[in-house]
Amino acid sequence: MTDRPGIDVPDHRGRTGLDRAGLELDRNPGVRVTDVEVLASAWHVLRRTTLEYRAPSGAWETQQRETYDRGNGATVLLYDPARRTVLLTRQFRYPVYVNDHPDGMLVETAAGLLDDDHPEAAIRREAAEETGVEIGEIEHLWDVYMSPGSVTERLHFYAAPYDSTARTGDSGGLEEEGEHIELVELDIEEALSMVRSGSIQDAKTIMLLQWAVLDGPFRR
Ligand SMILES: Nc1nc2c(ncn2[C@@H]2O[C@H](COP(=O)(O)OP(=O)(O)O[C@H]3O[C@H](CO)[C@@H](O)[C@H](O)[C@@H]3O)[C@@H](O)[C@H]2O)c(=O)[nH]1
Ligand SMILES: [Mg+2]
Repeated sequence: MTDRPGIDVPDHRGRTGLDRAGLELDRNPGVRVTDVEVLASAWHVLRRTTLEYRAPSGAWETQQRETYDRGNGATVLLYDPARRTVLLTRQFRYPVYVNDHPDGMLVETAAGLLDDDHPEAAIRREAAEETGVEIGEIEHLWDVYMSPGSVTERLHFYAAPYDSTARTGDSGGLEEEGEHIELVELDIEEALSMVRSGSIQDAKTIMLLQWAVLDGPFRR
């Protein structure tokens, strides 16, 4: 048998056993995972899983589901309560460009993948890398699934005040990873009007801006 990277031998990220994820699941007595195939393992992992699902009638049916596993992520709304501003990022996102966005330049809250860190540690790191802000006090909001039909990712949401006078520059990101991030500081009302007009089209960002006026620092 040939050595298959990510399955029998480490892939470029040191991963093995990618074809076993899910076989151990026993929390739901109405679900039995019977087979896992790795369809692609490159930057992230695409799997096809075969499972038996007990339908409401009691009959067991076979289903196949593809999942895209990119690990989990975290995001933070940075807000300045005194100036009533939020600090967002703007960067090129190819997946949205290929799906009808005019230029792929998306306005988003700072966010990143956990890379094995605790979510709060990860978002402190990402906020510093992407915006130059060193977060002090931080509030945890929720941990939610953003695309539950196909993407496994759970996104951890936070909010934190920032001091707009202490910012270090107008751009961020890791150049070596091809990340080029512009900073966009907006009045909260302007940010909300950009949601209404469709200039902000990122789900996590919309959720956090609406939280800020419903339940957060700019509660009305
Ligand atoms: N070579 C290569 N690099 C990639 C690939 N995909 C992503 N990258 C690089 O890896 C970086 C990952 O940056 P992070 O800041 O850790 O993640 P993110 O892309 O900002 O993701 C965050 O936002 C997403 C969109 O809202 C979230 O889905 C995700 O959970 C996370 O919060 C990207 O900016 C990009 O440079 C790929 O397929 N190939
Ligand atoms: Mg990011």
